[in-house]
Amino acid sequence: MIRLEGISKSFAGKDGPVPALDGIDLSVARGEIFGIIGSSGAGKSTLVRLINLLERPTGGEVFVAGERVTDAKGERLRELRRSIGMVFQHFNLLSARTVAGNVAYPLELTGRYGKAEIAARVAALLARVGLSEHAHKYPRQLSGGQKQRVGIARALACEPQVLLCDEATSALDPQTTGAVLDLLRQINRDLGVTIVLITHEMDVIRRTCDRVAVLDRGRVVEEGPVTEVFLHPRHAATLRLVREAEPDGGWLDAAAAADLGGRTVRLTFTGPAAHKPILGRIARENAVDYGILAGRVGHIREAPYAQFIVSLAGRDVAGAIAGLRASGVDVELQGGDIPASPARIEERPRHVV
Ligand SMILES: Nc1ncnc2c1ncn2[C@@H]1O[C@H](COP(=O)(O)OP(=O)(O)OP(=O)(O)O)[C@@H](O)[C@H]1O
Repeated sequence: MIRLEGISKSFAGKDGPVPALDGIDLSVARGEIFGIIGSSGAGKSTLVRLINLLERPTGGEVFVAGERVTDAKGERLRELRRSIGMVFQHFNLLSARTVAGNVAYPLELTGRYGKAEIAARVAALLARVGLSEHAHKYPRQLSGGQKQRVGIARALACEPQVLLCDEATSALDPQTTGAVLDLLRQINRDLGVTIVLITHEMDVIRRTCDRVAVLDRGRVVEEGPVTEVFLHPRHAATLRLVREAEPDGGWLDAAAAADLGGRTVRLTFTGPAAHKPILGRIARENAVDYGILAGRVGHIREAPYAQFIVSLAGRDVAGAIAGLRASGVDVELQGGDIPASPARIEERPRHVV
């Protein structure tokens, strides 16, 4: 649905060009929820604004729905912008217009619809975002979550194929964030709209996205399915973002792992393995004792996961590791002497710089 090829972008600065993006290659499939995560200044906003050509790339090409749009102008550009809705962190609502008036605005701008049709479309959009009873209120009378629902309804007004969400939940409290993310997922499911969501919060990605790209200093440093990137972060920038989300979530540095005798493993249980009492059985079968050093359990979208750092000692540690792997548990050594199977790593469909 969206393809960025060799994108670079620099801005004019006092002392010459300031690079913001460098060599970005990204593809977003039709119908998926794709997350772009990075810390402040990584280039997320610039990247997302290149998709609807609010910014033009310095180099590279932008494709939307298979068509090259890098230098679209005039009616072609207006049409492209209508096919790509955008949701902003600070809502960007018109304060002098009511809720209904804000949602009607992009429809009025097209000049294509009569009053009755606009009213019918606005009513349907407000019903979709749960704001039918607030149609005649003004933005100042709404909570942050309600304002963002208006922003989403407005972004959907022209029936876009793509929804770009630029830190759409960053100004909201955690509970409201959850409700807005649920709404975005429902819209994705019901309407098949492709969603590109940029955020600095790993939790937003974990709850919402199918795939994620990690942006660091203008480059994509890691990309893949959210489960893979979240549970097995490889790049330092990704690890930092995951740790921010779960400060006590079960990370152990290599030195601490080695101190525990070289039998320290990170076990990741996903899918059916997350609910089975595998660890105790394998320990018994191999006459191995285990100590849980750290751990985290939760969900990635609807899928449960559990991840533990465990020290293993006893008769047949290698046998225990083989048994865990045979039971569908992902085992990674944390500075130990039993080699991890390289095949498992290569099987993972992802890209790390
Ligand atoms: N219009 C501009 N003029 C000059 N420099 C810019 C402009 N827009 C962005 N930049 C620079 O480009 C880099 C990337 O900025 P961008 O806003 O895309 O990052 P970000 O990841 O969205 O950060 P944040 O989360 O803080 O908004 C930064 O160094 C920023 O200062």
